Amino acid sequence: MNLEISKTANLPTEYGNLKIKSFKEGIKEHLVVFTDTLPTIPTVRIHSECLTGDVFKSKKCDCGEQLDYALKQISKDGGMVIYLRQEGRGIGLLNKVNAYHLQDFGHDTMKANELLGFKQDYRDYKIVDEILQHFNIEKINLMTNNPLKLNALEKTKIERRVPIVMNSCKYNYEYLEVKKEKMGHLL
Ligand SMILES: Nc1nc2c(ncn2[C@@H]2O[C@H](COP(=O)(O)OP(=O)(O)OP(=O)(O)O)[C@@H](O)[C@H]2O)c(=O)[nH]1
Ligand SMILES: [Zn+2]
Repeated sequence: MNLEISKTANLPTEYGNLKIKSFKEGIKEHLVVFTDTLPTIPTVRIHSECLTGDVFKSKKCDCGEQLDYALKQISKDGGMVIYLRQEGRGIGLLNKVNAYHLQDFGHDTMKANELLGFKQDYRDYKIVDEILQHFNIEKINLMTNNPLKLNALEKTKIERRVPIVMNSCKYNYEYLEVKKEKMGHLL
C-alpha cells in the first residue's frame, strides 16, 4: 500500500487540545485525532466518514452523535479517533445521496443500495493496522457496535469492545432497526 504520512499538528477543539496526523492512502486522506498522552491500552473509535451526519448533523443516522460522543470520551480518558474516508459505507457521497433519494420513497438502507446495484458494505480496515503500528499501539479498546469492524482487526489487538449506542429518534429509528436486525449490529 502506498501510504503517505503527515507530521503531527496541534488541534485546539471544543473537546480540548488534541493532536492530528493524516494518513494518505491513494486518493483517500484519512485523519487520526488523538490525545497528547495515550494510555497503554487506549480507547479507539474507527469512524467512517458520513458528511451528512458528521458535519450537517443529519438525524437519518447516528454518526454525528457517535463522533461527538467518541471525541468527548477520548478527550477524557486519552485515546484516538481514526476518521476513515469511506463515505456511504464505501459507495461515496453521490451514490449515498441517490440511496437516500430511494429511501425517501420508503426503501430501507439495504434495499436502496441493492436497487442501485451496490453491495451493502465496501469498507476495509487494513489501514487501521498500519496506523496502530505507526503509534506503537499493541492493544486497543475498540468503540463500536459493528461486528464487521471487530472481525476486520486482528483478534489479539482488541482488549475489549466499548459499545457506542446513541438514543434513537423518529428519523433514524428504522435505520437503527435495520442495522440491528439485518446487519447484525450489537445494538
Ligand atoms: N450507503 C449508505 N451508507 C450509509 C447510509 N447511512 C449511513 N451510511 C454510511 O454508513 C457509515 C457508518 O456506518 P454505520 O453502519 O452507521 O456504523 P458503523 O461505523 O459501521 O458501526 P459503529 O462502529 O457501530 O458505529 C458511514 O460511512 C455513513 O456515510 C445509507 O443509508 N446508505
Ligand atoms: Zn451517518
